Amino acid sequence: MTIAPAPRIAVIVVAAGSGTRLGQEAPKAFVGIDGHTILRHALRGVFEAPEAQIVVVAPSGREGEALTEAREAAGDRAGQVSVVTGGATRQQSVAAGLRELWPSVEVVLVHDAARALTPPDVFARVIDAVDRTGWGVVPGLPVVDTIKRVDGQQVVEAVDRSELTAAQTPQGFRRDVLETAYAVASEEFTDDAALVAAAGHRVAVVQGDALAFKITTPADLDRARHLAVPVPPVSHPGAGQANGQRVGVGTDVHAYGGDGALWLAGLEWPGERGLSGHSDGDAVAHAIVDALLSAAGLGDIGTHFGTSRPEFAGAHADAFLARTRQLLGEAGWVVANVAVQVQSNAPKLAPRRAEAEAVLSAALGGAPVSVAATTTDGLGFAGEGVGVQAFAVALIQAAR
Ligand SMILES: Nc1ccn([C@@H]2O[C@H](COP(=O)(O)OP(=O)(O)OP(=O)(O)O)[C@@H](O)[C@H]2O)c(=O)n1
Ligand SMILES: C[C@](O)(CO)[C@H](O)COP(=O)(O)O
Repeated sequence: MTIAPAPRIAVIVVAAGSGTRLGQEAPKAFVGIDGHTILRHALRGVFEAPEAQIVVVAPSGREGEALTEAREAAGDRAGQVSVVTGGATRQQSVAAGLRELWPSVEVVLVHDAARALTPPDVFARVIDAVDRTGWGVVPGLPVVDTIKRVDGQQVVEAVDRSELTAAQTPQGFRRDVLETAYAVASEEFTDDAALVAAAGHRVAVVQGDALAFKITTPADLDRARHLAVPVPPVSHPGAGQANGQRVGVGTDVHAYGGDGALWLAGLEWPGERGLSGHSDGDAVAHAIVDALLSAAGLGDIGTHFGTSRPEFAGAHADAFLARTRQLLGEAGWVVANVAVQVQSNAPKLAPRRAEAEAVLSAALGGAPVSVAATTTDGLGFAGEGVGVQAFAVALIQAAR
């Protein structure tokens, strides 16, 4: 059995930021581009680059998800991957990654997961320049805007942009240079090149790439969604998604006995017995929520709408479905269609089927929803009129 040589190179992928400027609920690394996260796209480029130890620095509490993403990207190189917990600042996160390096590592690249579309040749250029010069190395792009120095709202002078470069990542360093620079750092820097230069080391610039832009704002995410190349399906059978689609399943049961009229399939049914529950008890809506979350791998209704969420107490289908659609959107998915069947003795759904389908579809941004109903011929709790159960299947597809 041949044992792979211990890697000379390491790439620290910093992915522990909160993504404040992106403004989404999930930490930025776990926001979806096309059904795959920003982190997964970043790791695609990292693993297409020259072979290295890969250290992913993840937000506290999200290490497991990061490891799953990293192992999926790594394929048969999963043994070269580790995940550590990041810190309050990017610099602290890099320091956490440095502590994870293997003894064999001589060259260290530090890369923003937020630069998710960085082509592998940028990594190669940075590594080559570190090897040739021994300096720190930054990929950069010419500045195309006129840059002005300001004092508040007042422009004080123009800056000669020919003397500037827009620094990107991965930034590369000899390991001893980076570690000694971090050991003496007494202030926060926005990138590692500045920290290394402050410690007295020289830094070179090599050609960056327009695709290595940092996903910082919602406009950057839109741009990435138009530019991203689909992540190839993982090698092991049954994993990944066929051409960017996934299916999910959901069920829900509610007993009669709730206050007020019945709410079911997004409609109010005056004169019918209400269903009990934290919300309005609409089993049809909740089964759809579970089917959508199941398809996207985002847990289930309890993950996002549990009784600890008072804003959903008494809430109706539209609130649940709109929020679920938003969660899928943040993860890079759009709803293709939903089918749901309810099993109950009442109400007679057929006369209002079209109305129910319209309400549910509207809450899902117009995605088709088909609603069916059946009795259980008197069998079980549904047949005995104790409660209602619903079964839903959802198809989602990667947002483009
Ligand atoms: N404490 C931090 C802060 C940032 N980063 C990482 O550093 C890279 C560049 O940071 P930035 O784009 O600013 O990400 P965020 O800090 O998440 O964004 P924001 O400033 O909008 O919150 C990102 O890949 C981010 O995940 C990190 O690992 N740990
Ligand atoms: C490291 C970096 O991407 C180089 O341009 C940039 O400094 C990160 O800045 P941020 O404010 O942490 O996004």
